[in-house]
Amino acid sequence: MAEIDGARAAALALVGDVTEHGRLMSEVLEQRTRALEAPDRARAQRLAIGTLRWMDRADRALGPFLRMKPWPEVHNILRLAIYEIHEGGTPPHAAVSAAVDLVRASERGAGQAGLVNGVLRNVQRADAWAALPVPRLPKWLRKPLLKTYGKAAVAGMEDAFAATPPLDLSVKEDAPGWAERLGGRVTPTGSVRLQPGAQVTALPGYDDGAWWVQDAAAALPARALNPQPGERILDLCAAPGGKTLQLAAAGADVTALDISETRMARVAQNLSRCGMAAEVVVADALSYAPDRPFDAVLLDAPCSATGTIRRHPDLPRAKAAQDFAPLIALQAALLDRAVTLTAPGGRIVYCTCSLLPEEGEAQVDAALSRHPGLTLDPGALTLDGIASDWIGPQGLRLRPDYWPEIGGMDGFFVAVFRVA
Ligand SMILES: C[S@@+](CC[C@H](N)C(=O)[O-])C[C@H]1O[C@@H](n2cnc3c(N)ncnc32)[C@H](O)[C@@H]1O
Repeated sequence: MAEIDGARAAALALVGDVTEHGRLMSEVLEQRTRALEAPDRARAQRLAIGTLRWMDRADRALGPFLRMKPWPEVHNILRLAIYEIHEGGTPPHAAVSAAVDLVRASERGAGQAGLVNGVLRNVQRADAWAALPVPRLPKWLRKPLLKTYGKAAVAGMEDAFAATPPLDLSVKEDAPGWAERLGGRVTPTGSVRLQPGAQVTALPGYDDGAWWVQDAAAALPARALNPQPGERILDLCAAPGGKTLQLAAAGADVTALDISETRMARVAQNLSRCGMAAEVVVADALSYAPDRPFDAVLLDAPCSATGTIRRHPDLPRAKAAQDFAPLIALQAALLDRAVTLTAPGGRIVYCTCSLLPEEGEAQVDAALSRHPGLTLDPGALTLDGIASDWIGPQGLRLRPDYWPEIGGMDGFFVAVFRVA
């Protein structure tokens, strides 16, 4: 029997973890790729992400040649091979032969090598890939997005989700200088944007902590907070720390809090690499009780992360709408907590990397009705590079279909409150 390619086998296992067991890749990546050398680890991740990103189109390509649904593992072997052939740059004969090896080695598909070989050859002969639609989101997410944003916006989002996103950096200072040094460009909102594929830790400025990786949209909540030198600011859900770094870089006196000790270790590492300081607290925000309130609180609440599907195409395949009800309740409780932790006259920035209005606009409406002392500060959202029609009655709505000509942005929602 042919020797199985470790990276492909790991990619297949990762795809199965997502499609069969509802696991996010971030939860299983380390375990599935531990035994591989670094280049194979990266290849396994690339193959799994590509397969998940293109899965909907692969299923459309397979449809006419499958009389019944294959075993899940066999199905994923077919999807992986189709991705490799059409989008992954693998020569078709190599992808087909790797798929046959995988199926022969699999527990349940051993008798199905002929089927896999035949179906893949039929898909190639049909030559229909380029004419198939851009991968569609699963119904559980597509439906509410259509209702909220309409057909054209969702089509734009799906275009964005099909592309590998650029690499955005937030720099301590001199964005144009860093853009030139790194061969990138400055986005309209002031982030440095590089082509996808750069090895982050090998780039100039990484070791010196001159910048950190942060999507251009994710950089906007801390800008809307407008941190001032010496202000006491609480970053209430801080890990891995992109926004903490922005607040500290502005000279604020930052307390960074998160419930996760492991994720908080990354905040400490990021602060130390960038030569910045913050008080780091591992605690549940809901029971955190400091001696005095803060001038401002940034609440980047845990959420569905549906705005980040460009980077995490596993998410819509692993999750379903009902998974988010506890998070939506937690967001409201965290917002209530933020109100009690903010001094009179202070401000709260509430944000989520979600496209679902339940985690954005609706949370704002509900918070305003629960807290008569809260008001919105829409003026704080008029930042450089922000189009006025991105700002709605409740806050700033950022969408992956914005900036299509320069590589898009993550989906985010940002609101700025004032506390009476
Ligand atoms: C969206 S992430 C924060 C991202 C971060 N602000 C950044 O820019 O890098 C949400 C964070 O909330 C944390 N979290 C969830 N529940 C929490 C709670 N009850 N108290 C404090 N942190 C919590 C999670 O551990 C997670 O790190």
